[in-house]
Amino acid sequence: MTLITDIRLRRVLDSRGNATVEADVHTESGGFGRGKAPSGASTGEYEAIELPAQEAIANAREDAFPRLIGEVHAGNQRDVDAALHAADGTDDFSGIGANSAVAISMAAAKAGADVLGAPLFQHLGGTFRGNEFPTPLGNIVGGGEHAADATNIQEFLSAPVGAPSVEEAVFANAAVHQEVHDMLADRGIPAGKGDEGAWAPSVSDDEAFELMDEAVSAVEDDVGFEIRFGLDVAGAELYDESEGGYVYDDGVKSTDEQIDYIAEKAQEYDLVYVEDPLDENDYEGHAELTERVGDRTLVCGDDLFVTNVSRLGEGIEQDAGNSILIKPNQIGTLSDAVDAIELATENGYASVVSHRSGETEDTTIAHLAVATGAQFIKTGAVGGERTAKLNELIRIEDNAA
Ligand SMILES: C=C(OP(=O)(O)O)C(=O)O
Ligand SMILES: [Mg+2]
Repeated sequence: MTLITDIRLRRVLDSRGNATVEADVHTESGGFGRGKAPSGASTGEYEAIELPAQEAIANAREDAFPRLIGEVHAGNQRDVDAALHAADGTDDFSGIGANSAVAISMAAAKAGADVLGAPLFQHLGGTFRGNEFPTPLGNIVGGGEHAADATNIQEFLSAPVGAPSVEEAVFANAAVHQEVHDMLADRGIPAGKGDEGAWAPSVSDDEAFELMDEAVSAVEDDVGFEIRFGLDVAGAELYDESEGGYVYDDGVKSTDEQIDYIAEKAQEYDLVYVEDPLDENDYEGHAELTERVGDRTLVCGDDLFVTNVSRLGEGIEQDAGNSILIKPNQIGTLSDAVDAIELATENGYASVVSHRSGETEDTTIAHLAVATGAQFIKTGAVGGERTAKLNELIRIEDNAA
């Protein structure tokens, strides 16, 4: 029933106006699924390779179609993803492009769900999923690679950890976003938005910490449940070996100073979450910081682990971090992403399913987070390509009620 009978690949726009890959998968019994690849700006050195969209499409047509069309059932995700690996023939998807691979992988999953008549999260995670929901991390203020002339730290993230429902959590993050807008307006600080819809004012990192602290407290008072906040430092983007460490507007911090700085901020603001606090090659530094703050703070590896089981395995061995960011396009297929989540779960690491800075209206990650029982999802606070996922989470929750 779910035998793949046709695949179409096309170039479509992402949220930055760049070309990305869209895949349509059709099955024998009329099932249909569509997936779109997202794209990073602060990409990790060890990520799967995204090819220019047209090249990824041409290569996948030539190499992947013969292994998929008439050969593989969309309902069997492992077979689909194994065929993509076999067609690619490399260990980083540089053959057909991780963008073609992830678009086809997600489209096939949706086609499989369509034939079953089941929601995607249930097809991926089983019938007992759908009652637990991830806490959304909302990007409120930021800079780094996502906005020029703004903070050095890439993302300041609101985390409504006490919210009684996804719906209330999503609205709390939007309220924090609005609160920061009003605070900036009161102070006469102009602010555009970065790639993920976060405010990108020209303020220091210290000012951004204060803004977040105040905004989160104000909204917490309004909604009556606990909201904490966290960071994506994107440490690899700040790290410059030739400069001797982490390059901030106000100077360079050595690795020891960076660990102290993040540990002090984690304590001062009771941060719930710190992603990529150090360079992507520094397992040892991540381990030291985790030892210092890990009882109250999730130390999450994004560029550090790149959704890759061998890099996560190395981290687990060294006690580096206590959570992993999950970006399907970083590794190329849903099966690989689920493998990383399973390894994390077995070892007590939390999973944070994540968007990319370049996004589309695709909602697969909302379903993946519910399907795998991920503790958090990071998919922005506002903006159409972000609200596509947030609103999908609200729908999944509503349908489960
Ligand atoms: C979402 C992120 O940004 P990008 O997609 O640019 O890697 C991130 O670093 O977590
Ligand atoms: Mg990151």
